[in-house]
Amino acid sequence: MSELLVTGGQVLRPDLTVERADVLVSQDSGDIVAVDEPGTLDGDDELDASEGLVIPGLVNAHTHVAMTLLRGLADDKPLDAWLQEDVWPVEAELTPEDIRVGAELGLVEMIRSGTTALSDMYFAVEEIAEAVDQAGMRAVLGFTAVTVGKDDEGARADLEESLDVARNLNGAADGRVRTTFQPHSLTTVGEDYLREFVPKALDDDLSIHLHANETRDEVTPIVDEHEMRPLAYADDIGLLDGDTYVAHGVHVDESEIDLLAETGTGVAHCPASNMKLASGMAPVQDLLDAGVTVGIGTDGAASNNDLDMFDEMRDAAMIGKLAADDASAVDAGTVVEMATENGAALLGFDSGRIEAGANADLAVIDLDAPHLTPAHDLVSHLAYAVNGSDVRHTVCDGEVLMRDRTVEVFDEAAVRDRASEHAAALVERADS
Ligand SMILES: N[C@@H](CCSC[C@H]1O[C@@H](n2cnc3c(=O)[nH]cnc32)[C@H](O)[C@@H]1O)C(=O)O
Ligand SMILES: [Zn+2]
Repeated sequence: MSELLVTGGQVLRPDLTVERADVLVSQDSGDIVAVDEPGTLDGDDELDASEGLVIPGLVNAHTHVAMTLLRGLADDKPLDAWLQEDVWPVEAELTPEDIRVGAELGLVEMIRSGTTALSDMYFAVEEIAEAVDQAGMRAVLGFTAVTVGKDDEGARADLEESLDVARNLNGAADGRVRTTFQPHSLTTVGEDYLREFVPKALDDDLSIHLHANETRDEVTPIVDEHEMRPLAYADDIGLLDGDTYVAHGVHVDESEIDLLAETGTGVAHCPASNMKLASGMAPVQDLLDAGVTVGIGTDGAASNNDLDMFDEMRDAAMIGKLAADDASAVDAGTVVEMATENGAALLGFDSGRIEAGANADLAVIDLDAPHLTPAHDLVSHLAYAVNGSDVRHTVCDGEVLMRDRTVEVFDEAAVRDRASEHAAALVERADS
C-alpha cells in the first residue's frame, strides 16, 4: 500500500475555510485518506506544501483541448465568422496525430496550472483519451456531431460515431475517462437528426453535452423556425436532463433559466470565450440563484487564448458582476466553488473537495510571491490574484502529475516541440 503525504501547508476545506493541515492520499484507491493536524499523519512519500495552499484540482468544464494548435491563429472575429472562415477550414486538415499532439500540449498546460479534470468536445477522441490516460488526469470526452453542410450519409455517420464513442470509451483510463453524446449545437445539428438520435442516447443512459444559447445569432433562427426559445426546443426534443450540461448559456431568458433548474441541466460557463467572441454576458448569478449547477470552462485555446482556470475564475467573477450590475454578484467563494465542486458535479466525478473519501485530485499553490502578499483572505486570492504559474505541485487520482513545477507525466519540452512542428505544418496545408 502506497500513501502520499502532502505536508506543511494550509488546506482549503469544502466550507471554504482555510486551516493548517496535512493531507494523506492513497495511491492505490486514488482517494484522500485523511486531512489532519500537521505532524499526525505518515506517508511513504511526501510532497512539500510549506508556504503553500492545498486546493482541490480545478475542473475545466468545457474545452476543445486539441485546439491549442490553433492558438493565436484566428482572433478578433465573432463566433460564426471565426468558425466558418478560420477554424473549420484549418480543422478540416487536422490528422489524428495532430489531435494527439495538440491534446498533449493542452494537458501539459492544464497540469501546470492546477487543472486535474476536463470536459472535452472534439474528434479523433481515441487519441485524446490516450493522451488523458498518459496525463493521469480525469476527463469527460465525446465526439462532436455536426450535420449542417453534410449529406444524409455524412450526417448519420457523425451522429453514429458520437453514440459509438460515448458507448465505447466510457470507463477508459481505469475509469478516469467518462463520455457524453455530443450534438455540436441546436443550429448545427438538424431537427430530424436530433429527434432520431437523442432518444437513442437516452435509451443507453448516455449523458449529453452541447453548445447552447451562445450568441444572439444562434437564438433568433430557432425562435423564428420553432416559435419557442432554444432551450424550450431542446427540452421538447428531450435534450434537457439531469445528466446534461450545456456550454455557454449566455442568451437565456427567465423561462429558460427555470427550465434548466427544473430539469437539473447544468451549465459550463465560458467567460473569456464569451468576451473574446463578443458573444455576450451570461446571467450567472441568476442561474445560481435559480439552483442551476454552473461550472467554469475555458472553451478552446483559439477563443481564450489559454487554458488557465485561475484566469477563468477571475473573468467569471468580473463579467458576472457586470452582467448583474452588482459588485456583490458571483463573489470569490462562488467562483472557487464553480471551478471545483460544481465542475466535478457536472462531469460526474467525486472530486472538487479536500476531504477524506473524495478523489485525491489536488493542486498546491505557492503563496510565496509578491502578488499574493499580504494574505488577508486566501479565497479572495484564488479568485482574483493567483495565476496558473503559481501552482507548485499537481496530483490526480493520488499520482503526482507535477512536482516542484516539473511535469512528471510528459516530456514537456518534447511535447512543445512536436506541437510547434505540427501546428506549422497544419497551417501550411490549410493555406495551400
Ligand atoms: N465532427 C465535427 C467536429 C466538431 S468538434 C467541435 C467543434 O466545436 C468548435 N468550437 C470551438 N469553440 C466553439 C464555440 O464556442 N462554439 C461553437 N463551436 C465551437 C470547434 O472548433 C470544433 O469544430 C465536424 O465534422 O465538423
Ligand atoms: Zn466550445
